[in-house]
Amino acid sequence: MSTEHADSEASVVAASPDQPKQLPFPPVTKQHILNCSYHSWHPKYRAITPKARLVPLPGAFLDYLRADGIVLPPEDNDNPDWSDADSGIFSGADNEGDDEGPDQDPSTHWRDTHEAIEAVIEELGGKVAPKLNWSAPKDATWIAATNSMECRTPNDIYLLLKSSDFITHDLQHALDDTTDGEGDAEIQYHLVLRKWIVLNPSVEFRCFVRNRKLIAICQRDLNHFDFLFKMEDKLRQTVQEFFDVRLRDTFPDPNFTFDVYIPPPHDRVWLVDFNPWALRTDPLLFSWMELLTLEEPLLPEAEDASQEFEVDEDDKVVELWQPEFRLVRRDDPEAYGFSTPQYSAHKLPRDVVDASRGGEGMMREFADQWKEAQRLAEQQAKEESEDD
Ligand SMILES: Nc1ncnc2c1ncn2[C@@H]1O[C@H](COP(=O)(O)OP(=O)(O)OP(=O)(O)O)[C@@H](O)[C@H]1O
Ligand SMILES: [Mg+2]
Repeated sequence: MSTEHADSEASVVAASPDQPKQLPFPPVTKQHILNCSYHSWHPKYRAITPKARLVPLPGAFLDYLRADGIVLPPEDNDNPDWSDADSGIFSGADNEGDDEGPDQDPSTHWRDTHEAIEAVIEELGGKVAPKLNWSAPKDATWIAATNSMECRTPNDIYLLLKSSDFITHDLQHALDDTTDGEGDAEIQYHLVLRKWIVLNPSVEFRCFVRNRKLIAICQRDLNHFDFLFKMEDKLRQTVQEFFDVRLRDTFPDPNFTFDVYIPPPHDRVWLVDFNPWALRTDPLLFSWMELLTLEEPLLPEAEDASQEFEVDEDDKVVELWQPEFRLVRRDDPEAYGFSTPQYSAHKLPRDVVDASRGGEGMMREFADQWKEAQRLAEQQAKEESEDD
């Protein structure tokens, strides 16, 4: 399957005489992708990460996630919300040929996992934000009753995971476009359950590291927040210190990106995620060409470093260079080309876009099924209330 995407990491950019045709990414290895998987980095950084638990996923559960159609296990308790309590909301796309009808409970094949997930939700206070090794199902929140990633039951989680193209990417294409050959690297899949917190998106930032130097920082949320401009220097310094102390010498690769959350009073940094130094990572307010070619600080020993370093009273070399910190300016959304919808072809890795395009028919069919199921549920509720 991956051959059709084979060239996408070495993305072709608009050819112009003074621009290279390919983005000059260093080789993206399987190990680099694996180093950015939550289960690889979390043990090392758990003290600086919001509370999370990992559930290792067996093959049978992965088969369930990969299968067409959305069949949910029956819910035995009184479901608090919208969801049809006895539901397999949808039967699988084709159940012919096997004996699993729509009423079958898919979780019989992965009962331990289901129960582990239930236990973790409870341990984390009843609400969690799920993700797989690399991706959260941000693109599927439309299907959730909360219109967010907040999950209170295992079924909330399964519905989000099964509806998300980003999750499909983790499952089918995680190692695509790596430079060290096809296949083989074993991925240990994990469901990451993060204790749900009400995050303020204005203070989520993405940070870019090249050659173990923090070269750029930007907002993750693409709205304008006036107050950020007054705090620019403080935030930059806070992130720089966090990077220097916590990440610079401990992350296995010299090039990577990391996401942070810096809630008021803006002096403590929480690590949210790592992402690969690769085209698949959204550069947000930057372009990859900029990030790959932005000037970086010289080492103090370098001959012409005098512009970037000075010696303070204690004879310590002080760095004058600072990472570029980019914020969304007022009235200037076009400046960065994100007036296009989020997760559009401009913002997504190409293979994800391709996959979702290929699946357009399926998505429409799915949406139709969803509408029909809702209509039936409404009708049923109406009939029941009329019976009352
Ligand atoms: N514990 C949490 N509770 C509530 N929301 C959260 C929590 N952790 C993260 N989020 C929200 O979910 C968003 C996505 O999380 P995360 O960065 O892990 O996803 P991702 O798929 O890796 O994203 P990207 O593709 O941009 O790297 C975050 O920007 C944040 O707003
Ligand atoms: Mg990420």
